[in-house]
Parts: sequence; structure tokens; C-alpha cells
Amino acid sequence: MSTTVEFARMNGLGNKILVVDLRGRPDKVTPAAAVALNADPQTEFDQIMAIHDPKAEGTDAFIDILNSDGSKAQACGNGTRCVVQALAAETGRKVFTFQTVAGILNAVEHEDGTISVDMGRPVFDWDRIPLAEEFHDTSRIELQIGPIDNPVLHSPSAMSMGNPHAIFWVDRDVMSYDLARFGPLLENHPMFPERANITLAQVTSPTSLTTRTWERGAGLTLACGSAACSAAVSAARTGRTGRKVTINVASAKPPATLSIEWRERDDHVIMTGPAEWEWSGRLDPSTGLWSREGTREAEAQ
Ligand SMILES: N[C@H](CCC[C@H](N)C(=O)O)C(=O)O
Repeated sequence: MSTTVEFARMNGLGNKILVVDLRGRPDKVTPAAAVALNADPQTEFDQIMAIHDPKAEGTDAFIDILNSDGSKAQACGNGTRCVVQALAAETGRKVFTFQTVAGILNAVEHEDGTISVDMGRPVFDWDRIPLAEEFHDTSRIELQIGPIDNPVLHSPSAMSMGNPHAIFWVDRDVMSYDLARFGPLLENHPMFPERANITLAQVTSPTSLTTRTWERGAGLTLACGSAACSAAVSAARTGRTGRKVTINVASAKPPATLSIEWRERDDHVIMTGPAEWEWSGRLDPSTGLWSREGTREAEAQ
């Protein structure tokens, strides 16, 4: 078995993704490899999407998701679009079914190159998000940050999109908040026993939202697909918008949007947006040593 495997540096709205091909091998990308790759400015990432051989009948691959701190994530919307684009380019196929620890994901690449991922059903039960305290209604939970009588952020909507999310509703520009300061406090708040992805969302019309996210295990990122899905679902759930919205991802580079529909007929959340390939190389999944395609550095090291 070769020590190195192919990987592609990609992004979904600027969300930095490494797609690593571990098909045909028993090993995994180790947390140590993830931390080492993230420490190098050229391979710095938000999520690794490791493609493994399928484990369940009817699926094309099993996908293991790692955050840049080496922890595992159950869902990654932007990364899933990157995997679809990579496999579509390799196989010419347009439709895929993946398995993750959170369940089955169906995805399709459209004629215009955009990709839709069926992210499954949202979960609202407090103990399945999970929250540390029982809330009958998780669409507005008691949690605030800042001065007690004048909180900066408060009463988020909580839910799981496979992974835990808290959506704080704000009425001014999401970029005007010091999310780098509040993000870590909220991600690690005792309310969230498995930590949480923290999103600021501003409703800009009955069919649009602007979001900005502090990701669990990755920090401030340029975009987060599952957070965009969670903001869309939470907005519809609380009567702020309809079930079909455009999400303007405030920090995305270049500025970009995701279309999200929380389908009435089956409760599934469909996310549609772009993915972009940047460059490819080879890496050692146990150490994170890597090289650009065409060189054999990692093999030699
Ligand atoms: N960037 C990802 C989400 C990663 C979530 C991860 N930070 C976690 O749940 O631990 C996305 O596009 O959905």
C-alpha cells in the first residue's frame, strides 16, 4: 500500500476543503495529519472530506469529515458539494449517494455546474441537538452573551442538521459583530455538550437571509453550508421567511449565495450552490506530509 493518496484542494464559497481519496484502503486521515495539514498555510483548511469505499448497499462512498482541529464533524454541506464535483469530474456521473456518520446524503450535479445536496431532515429535539437543558421549544432557547441587561446576542434558534447549530438573529450587519470574540465562548458554552456551530443571521426579505458563521472545530470560516441550511430552516420555523430562501454568505469570497429549500412534502433540506477545484496533490493520511501533483516529495520524506 502506497504511503500517499491523492487529494484535491477545493472550496465551497470559500469554505476551505481538502478532498482526500482513501478508496481501496483500510486506513483513515488521522487527527494528527489534519492538524499538521492545517498548520501549513498552503494546505490550511476548514474541513477534510475523506472518501472511503462504500459501507452500505446503494451508496457510492462513505465520507469521513474532519475539522481543522482534528475533531470529527457529522455534516458538511460545502464539502459535500466539493466531493460531488470531484467524483463527477472523475466518472462523468451526475448523481451520487453518500453515507456519513449522520446518515445518507443524495446529491446531483446540474447542467450549469451547480450542485444540490439533500441534507436530510432537521432535528429539533433538545436532547438530539444536543443541548444540556430540556427545552420544549428549541426555536428560541435561553442563552445570551454580553451585559445581562443589554445582551449583544441572545435567544438563538437551536437545531441539528446532522451537526449542532445555534442561529442568533440580528438586525444589523452580521459583519459588525465581533464573532471572533464571541464565537469561541458560544461554541464551547455549557449549553452545548458536543459544542456547536454558531451563526449570525439577518433576515433581509421574506426570501433572503445574510449569514456569518463561527464553526465548531474550525473557527471563523468564509462559509458554512450546514449553517446556511440551519439558518434557512430556523427562519421558516420561526415565521421569519418562507421555506425557500437565498442565503447571502457574508464572508464568502467572492460574494456568493446558496439556495436552500426546506421541502414541505418530505421535510428534507435541499442546498444548492457551487464548488471549485483549486489544485491537486498527494498526501500521507497518517502524517499529513504532502506534495503537489507531479512531485514525489511526500513519498521521499
Ligand atoms: N463547513 C461545513 C460545516 C462543518 C461543520 C463542522 N464545523 C462541525 O459541525 O463540527 C459545511 O459547509 O456545512
